[in-house]
Amino acid sequence: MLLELRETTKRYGDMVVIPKLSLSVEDGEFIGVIGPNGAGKSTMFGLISGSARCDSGSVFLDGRDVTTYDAAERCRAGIGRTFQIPQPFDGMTAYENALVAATFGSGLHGHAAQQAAVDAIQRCGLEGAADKLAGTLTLLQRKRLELARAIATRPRLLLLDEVAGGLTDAEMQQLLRLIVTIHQAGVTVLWIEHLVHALVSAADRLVVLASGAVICDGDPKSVMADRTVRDTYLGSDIEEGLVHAAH
Ligand SMILES: Nc1ncnc2c1ncn2[C@@H]1O[C@H](COP(=O)(O)OP(=O)(O)OP(=O)(O)O)[C@@H](O)[C@H]1O
Repeated sequence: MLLELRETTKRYGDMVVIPKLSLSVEDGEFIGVIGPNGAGKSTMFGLISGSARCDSGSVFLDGRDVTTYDAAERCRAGIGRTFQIPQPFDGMTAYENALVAATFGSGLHGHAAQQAAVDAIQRCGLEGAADKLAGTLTLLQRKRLELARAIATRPRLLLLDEVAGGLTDAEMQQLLRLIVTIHQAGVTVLWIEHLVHALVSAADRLVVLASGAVICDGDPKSVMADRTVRDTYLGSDIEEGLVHAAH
């Protein structure tokens, strides 16, 4: 087991956003995470990555209790993540952004950190843009850089939070191919995305969250055919994806 959430609870004031959520992720899985707006998907990523703390429950990575680790410690332990809105240092080049991630995210130094940065830039298809300032990159390049920064930390588990937002269909396909390549290289992937058909085509497991609880978990086709899942999404922005995925 690579990741285990054991009855994790997260409250904001009086509001329980995640009530006693348990989830297990095996090494090598590619899991899509879906759910209505406000279901607690990003909060769950926060509990895994350490940017949010559990009010109760625990988080295990590869058998190690990382519940008390902060975000930087969890990153060095092997949990990488991207954010809904890419957050590069716009005044630094793409390569420098990857180098900062490699240095602070993986604990590598000197030549090893430089090599990890070069590697991440190449793997994410940014060789031609390595020397460009991040602030001048196209949206697709910024998404690639978001992935490169995460990969530069040498994660075993990669959390992708709506990384495809704002892309055209053709750009989305390019990003999807890149994410599949990263997974095939041995990185376990947990991916939140509203574009359900993309998840169904790539993931081998789909987890559906609603009100901070897992309401369905299984192979993508069965999950998409599940009556509770369909009822939960009826009339929501994800409905189109469900119809698409069912064909
Ligand atoms: N820092 C915070 N303070 C207070 N409430 C918060 C905070 N972060 C999230 N919430 C609330 O927690 C609930 C879950 O939010 P979260 O962003 O995890 O949902 P989500 O499933 O990722 O939604 P979306 O698909 O819209 O991104 C929402 O009701 C949200 O308003």
